[in-house]
Parts: sequence; structure tokens; C-alpha cells
Amino acid sequence: MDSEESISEKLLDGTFSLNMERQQCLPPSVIVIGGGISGVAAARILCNASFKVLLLESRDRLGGRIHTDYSFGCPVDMGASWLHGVCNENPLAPLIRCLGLTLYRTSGDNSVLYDHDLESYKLFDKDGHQVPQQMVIEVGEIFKKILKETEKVRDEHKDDLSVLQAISVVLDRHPYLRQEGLAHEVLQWYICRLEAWFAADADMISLKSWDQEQVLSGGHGLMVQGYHPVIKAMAKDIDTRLNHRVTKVINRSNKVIVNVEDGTNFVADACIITVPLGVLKANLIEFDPKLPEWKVSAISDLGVGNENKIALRFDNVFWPNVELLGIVAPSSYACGYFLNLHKATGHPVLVYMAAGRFAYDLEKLSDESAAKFVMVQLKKMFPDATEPVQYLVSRWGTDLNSLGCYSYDLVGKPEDTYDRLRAPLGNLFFGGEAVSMDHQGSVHGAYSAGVMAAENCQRHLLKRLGNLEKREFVSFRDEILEATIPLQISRI
Ligand SMILES: Cc1cc2nc3c(=O)[nH]c(=O)nc-3n(C[C@H](O)[C@H](O)[C@H](O)COP(=O)(O)OP(=O)(O)OC[C@H]3O[C@@H](n4cnc5c(N)ncnc54)[C@H](O)[C@@H]3O)c2cc1C
Repeated sequence: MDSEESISEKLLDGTFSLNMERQQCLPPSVIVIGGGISGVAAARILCNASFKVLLLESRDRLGGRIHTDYSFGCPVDMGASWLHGVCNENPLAPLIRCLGLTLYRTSGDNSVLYDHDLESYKLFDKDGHQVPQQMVIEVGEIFKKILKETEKVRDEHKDDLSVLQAISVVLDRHPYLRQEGLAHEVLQWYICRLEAWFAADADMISLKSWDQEQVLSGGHGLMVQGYHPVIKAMAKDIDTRLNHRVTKVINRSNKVIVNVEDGTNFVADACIITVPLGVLKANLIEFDPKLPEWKVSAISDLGVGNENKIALRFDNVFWPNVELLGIVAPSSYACGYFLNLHKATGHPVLVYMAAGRFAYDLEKLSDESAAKFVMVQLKKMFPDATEPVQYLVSRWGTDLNSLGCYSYDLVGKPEDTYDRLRAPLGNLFFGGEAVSMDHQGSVHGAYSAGVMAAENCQRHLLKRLGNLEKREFVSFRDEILEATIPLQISRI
């Protein structure tokens, strides 16, 4: 006779017959699809509550859009790198504190526009001349005025517009806000920074909702040791299958059957789906029964942006000790900037960051050509720049495991899109950054969305399986909240 343990093993790996009567003594079983922070958080909550959990991940690593690369001999985050909201209210703060991870605060400002201190910029024109700091400040003030005026445009229009449309209405009404020559290029650079936050071009971003997010307080902090330790700590002892790409999810009243690309099937009482929105949009997972129309439209009503990083490691540091080196240009598309990791971490690494259509265009280049392109940009600023000894290129837009970097609000997005996106379907629950209640597109938002999906799933299963009293609600957060160590911030 099978032991309790082996029965539940078989239940999860699909070798047990489907019409088997459930034995009351078995723990409820849940399959979590996707091993990014949302999936790992969901799996952690359920493991801690003594559920039988299986985490299926298509890549050969956990972390998803958190990807700390160590090939430079130091941590370099090719996906998320900032904690947005360096404060104790950040749901990730307790874990970051517990792990003793250091944050390098690039700005104490909560704004999505000025997420780096102005004095730590240096902007250059295409001929390598530094833009006078006074001009950078003055154009920054003008940009603020333009954005303030777009609020009036928003109030006047019943239907949503794009941020770019609103800016051109404002400039038509107030020609004195238009900038010429170098000042125009600096204005484009500010637009480029705004676009970077959403990872989308200004003609795609919703005027109605672009500034509605309540960004957590405490400013923005770079994870000096990288984000990976957070994933590693949370994923400890979770039954994880890497290289398991899910292709089909069959949702029945008392079971969920999950098919993997290699033909393996797994069965559980419920399933939490945390794959990126881009993967759902591309229909890479088939659902049986098909997803209802209201869910399908929620998936298509949200946008997914793109951002790519090209990290360069040098033998020596030939650039100034500022956090960001920017290049201004006649259009926001042609502007660019490098994050100086040397200032935050002491390692001679620059990270070029590209967003929106430009990020997609960069993916058309080979790694070598992309690195060459970036070096041309760098040499405009520093003609004596040495060649990099190593480089890394991300491809979040075309990688089938992500198909974009994070979600954003498209123009005209219906009000209830997020509610529909996160609504469960029988035994299926939805996690991932895009379903976050308040902080879509962020690591802490993705984490909270995973926790929420797990708690909803836990409640649902305990009710369905009728042993609510026997099991306690145990939350990962409760355990780590005990920690009283302060956040370690290397620059205040
Ligand atoms: C370049 C970049 C920069 C960013 N910068 C920041 C930042 O500084 N700060 C911040 O807070 N956020 C940032 N983000 C956003 C942040 O990384 C994400 O919001 C968050 O990591 C998403 O986590 P997730 O668990 O929802 O999704 P993911 O991390 O994408 O996890 C989903 C997982 O599902 C897997 N998967 C996909 N398809 C399948 C399948 N068919 N079967 C099984 N598994 C599958 C994927 O491989 C992946 O591991 C950035 C993102 C990018 C790409």
C-alpha cells in the first residue's frame, strides 16, 4: 500500500488515476506555474501552510524577470534592480532586512519622473559636450509645467488620450513652453526618462492613469548585492521543476491537470498561474475550458512594455563619479543613458538601458552589434573610452519566457481590467506583477500578487475540502516581520 507521502507524490506527478477518491488525510495540493518572485512567494506561503506544492518553471533558473548575472565576477541585475519604496511598508522590506542586503538609494524622491538625484546626472550632447547643469534644471522645471498643464487636458476630455497627444495639445496652447536646439533635446531626454518608467513610448501611455500610482515612500534603492538572494531565500526547500514549460491547463471542478511541453502531466487540487502577461497575450498556454471572454479581454486591454539592458565591464573607470550618464537627442527615441554601477557597488560596470520601441529595435541586433552600438554612444561622451572586457545583453521582449518587461496602462483601458485579470476561475488563481493591487510592474507588486493568490487559493481549498479548522493560515510575512533589523542603506 502507498504511504501518505508517496500517494501525494503520485498525485502531483500525475501517475495517480484521476477519478481516485480523495483521502481526507492528504494535504491539499497546488501547482504553481512560473518561478518568478510572484510564483516563488505563492509557493512559499502554501508550503509554510503545509500544502503539497509543486513549482513548474520553464527556464533553467528561478527568478524570471529578476535575473542577477554573476559572470562579471560581481552581481549585475539584468532584470529588476531597484527596490521602489525604501521603507518598512514595502512588503519586501522584512526579508531584505533579514538577509542583511544593502540598498544604494539613488533618490529619496517618490516621483516616477525624477527617480535619480539631479546633481548626480551628467548629460551630454551628440558631440560629447556636457549640457550645462543650469539648462538641465531649467528644462526640468518646464517639463513639470507641461505635465501640470496636461492635467487640464485630461479634465477636458471624456475619452482617454496618450501622454504624447496631451503634451502636443499643451505645446500648441502655450508655445512659450516649446524648446529649441539643445533645450529641446534635454526636454526629449526627460520624456525618455518618463517612457523608461513605463517601458513604453509616450504615444502608448494612458493620460488618465500614468500618474495615478501611489509610489511607496522612501525613494528608490538599488539592490547592491543584486536581487537573486531574495529569490534564493524564498525558494528554499520548495519542490521545483526547472525546464518544465507548461503548455496546457485543464481546469475541472475537483482537479487541475497541467501538461508540460515534454508530455508530462501533473495533477493537483488547484493551480496558481504567475506567467508573465506577455505569455498569456501570446496564448502560449492553452486553457480547457477556454478562458471566458471577460478574462481574455482583460489580458488584451493591458499593455506590456519592453526594456533592455546592455551591461559592460571595463578594466578601468574612465567616467565621472555620477549615478547616471545621459545622451540628449532631437527625439526621445534617440536619447539614451547609462547607469554607473561603480558609484553604487564599486565595480567598473556601466549598464545601458533602453525602453519601448527602441528596446525592441535593439533586440534585432546580435549581442556583439548591440555592444558595439552602445560603445559608439559611450565614445561620444568619452572619446578615450577603452573597450569593454565583457558584456551582457538582455532580450526581454523576444524571450518566450517573458515577451516583454512589465505591464502598463494602455490608452482607454477599462476601469475593471485589473479586477478581471486577477479574478480566479474555479480552481485557477492568477498571480504575477500584472495582477498586483497597487504596484503593477514592480518586484514588490509581483510579490504581493503572489501572496494574495496563495491566500485566496488556500481559503478556497480549505473551504472546498472541508478541513478549514485543521489547518492554520501561516504567512511567510508573519515569520519575517519578527525581524527588527533596520534596512541597510548605503546612501541617504
Ligand atoms: C529590464 C527590467 C527592469 C526592471 N526593473 C525593475 C526595478 O528596477 N524594480 C522593480 O521593482 N521592478 C522592475 N522590473 C519589473 C520586475 O522585474 C517584475 O515586475 C517582476 O520581477 C515580475 O515577477 P513575476 O513573478 O510576476 O514574473 P516573472 O519574474 O516573469 O516570473 C514568471 C515566470 O514564469 C516562467 N514561465 C513563463 N512561461 C512559462 C510556462 N509556459 N511554463 C512555466 N513557466 C513559465 C518564466 O520563465 C518566469 O520565471 C523590471 C523588469 C525588467 C524586465
